[in-house]
Amino acid sequence: MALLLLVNLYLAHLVTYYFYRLYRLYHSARKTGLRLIICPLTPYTPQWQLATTLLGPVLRRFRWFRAIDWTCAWHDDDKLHRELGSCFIVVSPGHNVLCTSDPKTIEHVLRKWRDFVKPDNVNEILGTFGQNVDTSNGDDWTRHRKLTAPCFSERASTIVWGEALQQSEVLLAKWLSSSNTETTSMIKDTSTLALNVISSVAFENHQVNKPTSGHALSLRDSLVTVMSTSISPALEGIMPWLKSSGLQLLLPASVKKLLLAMSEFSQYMDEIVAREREKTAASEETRSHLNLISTLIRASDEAKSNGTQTKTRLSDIELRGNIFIFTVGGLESTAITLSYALALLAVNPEVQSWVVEELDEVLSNATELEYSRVFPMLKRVMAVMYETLRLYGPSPPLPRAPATPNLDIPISSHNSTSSSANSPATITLPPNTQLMLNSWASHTSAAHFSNPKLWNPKRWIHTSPTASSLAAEKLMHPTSESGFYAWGSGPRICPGMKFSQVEFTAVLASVLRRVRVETVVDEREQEGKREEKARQRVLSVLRDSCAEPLLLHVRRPEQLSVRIVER
Ligand code: HEM
Repeated sequence: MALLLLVNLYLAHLVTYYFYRLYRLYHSARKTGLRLIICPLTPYTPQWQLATTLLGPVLRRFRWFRAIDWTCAWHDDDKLHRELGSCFIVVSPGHNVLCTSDPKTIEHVLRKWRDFVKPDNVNEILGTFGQNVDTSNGDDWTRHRKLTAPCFSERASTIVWGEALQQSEVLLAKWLSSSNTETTSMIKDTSTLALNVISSVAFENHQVNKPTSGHALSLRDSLVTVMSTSISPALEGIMPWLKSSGLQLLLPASVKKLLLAMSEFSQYMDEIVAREREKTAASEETRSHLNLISTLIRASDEAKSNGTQTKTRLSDIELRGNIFIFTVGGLESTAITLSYALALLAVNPEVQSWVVEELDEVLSNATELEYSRVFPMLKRVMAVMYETLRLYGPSPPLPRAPATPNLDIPISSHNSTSSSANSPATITLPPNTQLMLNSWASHTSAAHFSNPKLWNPKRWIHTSPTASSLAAEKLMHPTSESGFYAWGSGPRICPGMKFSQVEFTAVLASVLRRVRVETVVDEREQEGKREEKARQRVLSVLRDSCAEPLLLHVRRPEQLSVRIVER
């Protein structure tokens, strides 16, 4: 009886505490004057992840879930923001989340990188193999950013360009040697291409698809498996214990595969660091031949040998963390953008012809595609990349948390529920409030882009009414002030931005120079409607995209069927 009473008292305490916290956070959020949504679960906690895994389809019916869940946020475009304002707050019992698509707010938060830091509870997967430039904050971030910066030089861009051209030839050879012009492996093929490029540029490992000596998995398989789930970081923490306790035998096959992939990937990275150090010691590489990883190791080791404190260099675990983040950034984001772009070009043949017109003019007499001459001239190709990233950018809403209490942030005046004439231009961030900077909503807002839902690369090209030549066309580079954040903004803007632009341009130019990418028309369908149905089939596969565990991608890649036809 006494035990029952105690249990009841404890449960009553939990319920009271839950509502007390919810009320306190609601009360402080109300003072901002922003519109509020009550969320019964605290976002990004293990309970949230569990609920999403078990009850995802049910939860997706609720607005509080849609506001926070990344896949829903992409599907909803700027719908919620049109209803609730470009800033609104999701109030939950653990903490609040201020969701914003307002360029004024986003720009301020990204510029003030010391005030608004990356929270630990989001994107944990990126820190699986050690702290790195993406997961660090404050002085640690300055150290990581400084030591990783030499990896992204113009010399590196030239290497990326050459390697991307070479890998495109391999891809084309595969496509053109097939007896069937129809393929369902385009997404896999672009991913292999991007992995080959990053492997070669980063660690001169051309054998990414086959296990190298002493390995059970290939580098590619171990990376893809690690990135396929959000539980990798949790497993990394308990891996030594799992190994020693013999519990592995009881684990399900999928978890065992994940553990193997994590251990294999760690081993690959340790081998790379050791190999690069050996080469440096033997002075095998001159500075002009350094690859991305040896550049990183050398920059870090030089800081050490200059007699500076350990805190100015990177530890071996941090080196591993940074190699991982480069591989993920270099592989996934670029591959995803390439595959969306190729599919969208198949759906929009007139845009493809428009791009090919530029390629034919720029590359007509070129035997060699020199980076410094050709890359700046392919403006229409870059326009395709910008437009694809605007609507299908792989990066989820950027998370930030205030480093100190009571920080002010600017907001557009229409956000306030009080009379708009007297609305404040800044608000003080309520205690315990994280931020979710939603670039997908910003990219699809009519306030920033005309006809925002239409994929139209031509919007990035300015044509002079007096000049008719393609050379006179001007590429309108996207700016964060205008609401474009595909690569982030401010001091923490993606350091691989140029790397990805160069790779994307080299691949698209090589591919479209030789082949046309088309939708697959079904001859059995009614004449006159076949083409449209073929377009809709591709678009529906693209629309069925998801952002779990991290980056936006097509959920059923094998269903994306296109035709590759030699020009
Ligand atoms: C289309 C391709 C890419 C897109 C859309 C993209 C997008 C982004 C975005 C939005 C951020 C900012 C995250 C934040 O502020 O929270 C970021 C950061 C980062 N990206 Fe990329 N990225 C791409 C390619 C790459 C490549 C090729 C690499 C490396 C080889 C790379 C490495 C990084 C790193 C290391 C950071 C962290 C920077 C820091 O916090 O200082 N990314 N990326």
